Amino acid sequence: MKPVRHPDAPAPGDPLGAHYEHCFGCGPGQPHGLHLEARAGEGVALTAEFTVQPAHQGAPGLAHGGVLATALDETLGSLNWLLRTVAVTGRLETDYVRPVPVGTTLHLAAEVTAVAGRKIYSRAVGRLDGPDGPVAVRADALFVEVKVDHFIDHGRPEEIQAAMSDPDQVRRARAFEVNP
Ligand SMILES: CCCCCCCC(=O)SCCNC(=O)CCNC(=O)[C@H](O)C(C)(C)COP(=O)(O)OP(=O)(O)OC[C@H]1O[C@@H](n2cnc3c(N)ncnc32)[C@H](O)[C@@H]1OP(=O)(O)O
Repeated sequence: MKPVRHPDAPAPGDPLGAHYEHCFGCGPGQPHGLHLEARAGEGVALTAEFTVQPAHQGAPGLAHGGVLATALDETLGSLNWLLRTVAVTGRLETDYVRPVPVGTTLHLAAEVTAVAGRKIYSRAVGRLDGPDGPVAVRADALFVEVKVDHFIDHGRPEEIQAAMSDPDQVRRARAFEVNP
């Protein structure tokens, strides 16, 4: 089925912001995290940027492949915000096309391609030097819709308790609404 953008999804161009302070992908409270910043696009699509820091190296001066997969995962996961569906990554298939040097800003673009029951199919691409630059990484993913209980049942109680007792109502909801 064709994906449907939720009527309450952020407007095209709006920043999505971090969904959880301590998220390794987007949280401002993670000193070595990716600090990825995503913006809503048209339809069920978005763009994101991530600048590779020295803490993200694999080989000298180059981004670690797992970190690049994280950037793709985070970008793809952010799409669920446009569907307003709570979902987790079930499958992530990554193509590494070009090495990504430290200091580079990776320009990511992602879209949901189909929804079938609880399954959300999506793809993403990451480019160097700008939104139209050469392709460095690509991914296809399957996210699976879950209930909020997924996090409450499986997450470590300390963090679950802390997130649930956050006095900021919006932050409290966001920690569970989009993803872990
Ligand atoms: C802004 C937010 C950004 C966040 C970005 C980061 C996102 C993440 O990293 S999430 C964390 C990583 N992911 C996880 O921890 C998930 C761990 N896995 C699980 O909890 C479960 O396996 C889960 C929820 C994915 C599926 O389990 P369950 O709910 O029992 O569903 P299940 O019945 O097995 O599968 C549902 C459907 O998905 C399919 N499916 C599930 N996993 C896969 C897979 N790996 N490959 C292909 N299909 C799959 C099943 O075949 C089934 O299809 P159908 O409905 O056609 O029979």
